[in-house]
Amino acid sequence: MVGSPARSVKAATTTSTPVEEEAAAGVDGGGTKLSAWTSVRQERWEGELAVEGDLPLWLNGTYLRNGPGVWDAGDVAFHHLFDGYATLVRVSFSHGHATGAHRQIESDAYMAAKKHGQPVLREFSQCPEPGTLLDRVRDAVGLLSGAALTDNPNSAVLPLGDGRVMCLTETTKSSVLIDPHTLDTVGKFKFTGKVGANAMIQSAHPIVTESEFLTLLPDLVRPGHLLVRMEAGSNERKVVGRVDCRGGPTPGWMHAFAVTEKYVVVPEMQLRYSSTSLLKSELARFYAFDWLPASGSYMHVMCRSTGKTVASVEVPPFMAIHFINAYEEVGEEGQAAQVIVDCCEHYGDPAIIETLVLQGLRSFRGTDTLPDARVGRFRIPLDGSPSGELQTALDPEEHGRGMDMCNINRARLGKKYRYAYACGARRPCNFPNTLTKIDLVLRKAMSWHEEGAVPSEPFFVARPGATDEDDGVVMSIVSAEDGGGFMVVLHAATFKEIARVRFPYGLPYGFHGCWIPAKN
Ligand SMILES: CC(=O)/C=C/C=C(C)/C=C/C1=C(C)CCCC1(C)C
Ligand SMILES: CC(/C=C/C=O)=C\C=C\C=O
Ligand SMILES: [Fe+2]
Repeated sequence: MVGSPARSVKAATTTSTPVEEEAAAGVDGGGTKLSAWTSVRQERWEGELAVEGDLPLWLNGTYLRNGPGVWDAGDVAFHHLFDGYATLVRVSFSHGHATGAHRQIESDAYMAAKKHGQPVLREFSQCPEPGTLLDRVRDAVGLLSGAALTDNPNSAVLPLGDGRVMCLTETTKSSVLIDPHTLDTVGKFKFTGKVGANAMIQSAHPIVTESEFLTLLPDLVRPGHLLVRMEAGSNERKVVGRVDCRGGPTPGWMHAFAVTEKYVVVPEMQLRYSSTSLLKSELARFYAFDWLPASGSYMHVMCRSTGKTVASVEVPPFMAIHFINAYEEVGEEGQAAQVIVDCCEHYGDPAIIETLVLQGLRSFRGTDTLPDARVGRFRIPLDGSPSGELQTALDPEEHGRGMDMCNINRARLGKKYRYAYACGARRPCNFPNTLTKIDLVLRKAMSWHEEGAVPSEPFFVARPGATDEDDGVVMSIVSAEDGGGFMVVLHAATFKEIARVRFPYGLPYGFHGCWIPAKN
């Protein structure tokens, strides 16, 4: 970690005064009170949370959520949702009671921005001001080596199989370990093993199970993806295999990918990394990406154990940030005939990236501006056929034509499944504003919505001992219209609200969560 905090860090408190609450929420007195798109003003807070309704007594453990919670550095106001410095939120449940906390992750990027009063490293849409010629030469060298890219780990938080907890975004160096109780930044996760010098970029959504950590590393020099594996308890990444890209000149943006029990599905979208943007610290048409329709769209299927590519097909153009799940559909003789892959699909249109510009998010005046999205279902044949299909899994009107930030029952990962939870839309809106349960068998959806509120990704927690896929609860942290913030807990089967756990201030929007069960 570099530098030392320029702003004073408030000690954790167990109670807070209204002034502190207002400060934590970042209430600025102007316009809407919604805290979703406003920087949290306090580095950290910790205390009791008021529970309304009844929390299930079996719900014992900690929910953590990561996301961008500070969108400014000194006088520099950030432009895009993805730029914000990482803020961790914790809600811990014990026998019907709840405590909560939030804390800034002390990345080099965040600490240096505080020290210098401006961003020093390249964020998603934020390139530091070019200085002297010497600075520019240094920047170019820094960018070539990845040193000038951010390590701001604002996307996901993941419990590893050995109990360590990792936060990360799409630069490899952003992987940090945090303490799930104090939310302390423990330090950088030091990967060992030989994966090659090109591995600057990683998926923000590795697949983590009790036994392994699987991820994809885009190769920007020789366009392709490395599939790498790390055993639980180890820091050593081993290359399982490599797949070449079919379009060019760079790999498609790959925020997330999907797995089945046997395979890894590697998406290749026509929204491709811009090497000019990454090398020269300049913004491309879509910040770090270019939309290159002529480059085509593909899906590759690699064997999880051998790394061999078993299928590589051309598919219709798609725009997917998140994959919901994937599974193998077996042929008549028991062989895997095709792979089914579901994703939050934005109709092959990268416009959703522009929708996530902060100014637009902050200026909702009742006009419907959220681009349409659907549950896109790919069918990828494993018999050597050259192309795959992309269809709509259910009528998008079921979820208001909004669809992203998805989650499933983890026990169904890579297997045939029925239910997905995601954020959908109640229009007019400028951002997904419902929690939605999708039944992929009945092709129906149920939604939770509160006027003016912005819920973050719904997260499913199974009841211990459950056998039904939707036996459990769905939780989401909500920024309310009145500036408040709470976690809503829904009964997953009926999708009815059963409890609300209130923070004494409104929290900024966050991306992804995880669950750490309490030790018995
Ligand atoms: C969606 C989300 O949670 C975070 C997305 C972050 C992205 C796409 C970050 C991209 C990058 C940087 C922050 C620095 C430059 C490299 C690049 C990987 C594009
Ligand atoms: C907020 C978001 C992506 C976050 C990445 O983790 C996408 C929202 C899409 C809206 O439909
Ligand atoms: Fe994500």
